Amino acid sequence: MRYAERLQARIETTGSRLCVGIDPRPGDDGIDAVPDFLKKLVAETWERAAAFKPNMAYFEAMGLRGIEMLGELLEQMPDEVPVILDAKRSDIGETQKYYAHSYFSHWKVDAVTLNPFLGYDSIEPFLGWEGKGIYLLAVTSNPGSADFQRQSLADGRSVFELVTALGERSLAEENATDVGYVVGLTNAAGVLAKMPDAPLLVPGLGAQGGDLASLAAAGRSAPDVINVSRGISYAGDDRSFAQRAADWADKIAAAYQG
Ligand SMILES: O=c1ccn([C@@H]2O[C@H](COP(=O)(O)O)[C@@H](O)[C@H]2O)c(=O)[nH]1
Repeated sequence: MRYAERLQARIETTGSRLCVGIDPRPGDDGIDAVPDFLKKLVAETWERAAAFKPNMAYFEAMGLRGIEMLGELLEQMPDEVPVILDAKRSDIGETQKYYAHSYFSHWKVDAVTLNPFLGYDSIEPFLGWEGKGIYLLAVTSNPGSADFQRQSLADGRSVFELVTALGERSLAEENATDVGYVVGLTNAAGVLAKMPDAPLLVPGLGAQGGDLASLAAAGRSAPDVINVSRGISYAGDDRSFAQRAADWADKIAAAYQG
């Protein structure tokens, strides 16, 4: 089964487009408390999760033990839930071959995020993998997305449309890997209408203050997932992870239903 089909099936089974972001920040209890935090987060949220998204940065920041924890986490993930590794890799094609091999052969992940700035040959090593997906950064959720991504070209297109053109090119070559895009909810206005019918990974809801109304208005039919990380793990209220995830999943579903 292709990655996008699997994700679509998961969205239909759960009625949820929530992607649960996994960004552990060791607090006063230190790194040793992280494995239990991760177990609890996954156990309490998986039933409402369309996908999980661990971000490499938070695991790398804990040193080699953090990398081990990510490996253990990926092994323990429920098989039903696709896992998107937020790695944002970017390098020359020769080196990308090794990243692709690492994530898709050794790490138990279904999709990874890539920075497309180095061009088509930098994403090619990720394209021949049956059942796998990549998400290219198109319009990120930070203010700096205005510096390059949302600039206009002389032909009237925006720079992020050069990114979607890479994905279209991969379709023409009938690759086994599905190509989707990252679109930050905070910067989605005027962007969604230009995005192809491909899976979107949409961060920016919750702590970053993105508004679901723009997605609802876009009337998209692709298997898009909306990420919430701090809004579930570190919301600072007395609700459980399960309650917060259910609340976000319901809000997202309501927005999609209009
Ligand atoms: O444009 C982007 C791309 C990736 N992210 C990542 O998503 C989560 C968001 O976390 P919150 O706590 O829900 O704000 C985090 O891992 C980011 O690195 C993004 O925010 N924007």
